[in-house]
Amino acid sequence: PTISIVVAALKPKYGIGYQGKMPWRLRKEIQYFKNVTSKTTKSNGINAVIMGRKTWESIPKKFRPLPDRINIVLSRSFNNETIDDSVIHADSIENGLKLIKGKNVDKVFIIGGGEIYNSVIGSELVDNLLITEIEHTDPETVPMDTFLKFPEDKWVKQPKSELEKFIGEPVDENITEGDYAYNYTLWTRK
Ligand SMILES: NC(=O)C1=CN([C@@H]2O[C@H](COP(=O)(O)OP(=O)(O)OC[C@H]3O[C@@H](n4cnc5c(N)ncnc54)[C@H](OP(=O)(O)O)[C@@H]3O)[C@@H](O)[C@H]2O)C=CC1
Ligand SMILES: CCc1nc(N)nc(N)c1C#CCc1cc(OC)cc(-c2ccc3c(c2)OCO3)c1
Repeated sequence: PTISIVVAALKPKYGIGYQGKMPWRLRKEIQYFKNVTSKTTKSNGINAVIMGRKTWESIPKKFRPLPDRINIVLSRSFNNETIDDSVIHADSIENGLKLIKGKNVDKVFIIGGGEIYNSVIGSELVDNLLITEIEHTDPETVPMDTFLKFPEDKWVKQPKSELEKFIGEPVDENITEGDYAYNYTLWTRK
């Protein structure tokens, strides 16, 4: 399956987190994340999301596992096992992918956090980057301690039409929520 990173990052430093949580709460962005990671065009298909143990723990209990998706959680202390129909524990992305063979998985999304993103962003494993590029009136005032190490020169930003083709529906642009303004983007490897 195609493997895509999906992340929301504050430019120019590509900050993504602070003290184990997201530095912002952007309602429409959460809706976009839910739509993009859940939508499948494959008949009886289902998508999978892969996340680090800390990101799993940071998702409010009532919202996890993320519904209508197979949730693969990574920890170096996990044995590779299928917990139930929608939760898999694995000690590497490769072993997690082995456990979803035969489950008619359509798209696979790496949904965080920093350690996981930065360990795969340079590898051939990832085909696409879906980055929500966030801007702020004064980004230096936004507390952040986790950053996406994004090698922009190795990736090329696709036109909005390509993003809409990948998602299978139109996307908004120049969304503003409070002091934040953001756009959804698709990047592919050069
Ligand atoms: N802006 C955004 O789009 C997003 C931001 N975030 C933010 O990211 C931050 C969390 O990121 P971070 O602290 O880096 O933690 P992660 O979510 O990346 O989880 C790190 C844990 O994942 C496990 N892990 C990491 N690498 C591997 C590996 N190669 N094999 C097996 N297990 C591995 C380890 O678990 P163990 O210690 O159990 O071995 C490690 O401690 C938070 O602030 C969160 O809000 C998260 C998602 C999206
Ligand atoms: C939803 C934010 C997001 N956007 C983008 N573009 N990429 C991502 N990988 C993510 C993410 C994520 C994981 C995550 C982390 C989190 O706290 C750190 C909370 C959620 C979350 C997931 C579903 C929710 C919800 C919050 O509120 C309502 O429903 C989801």
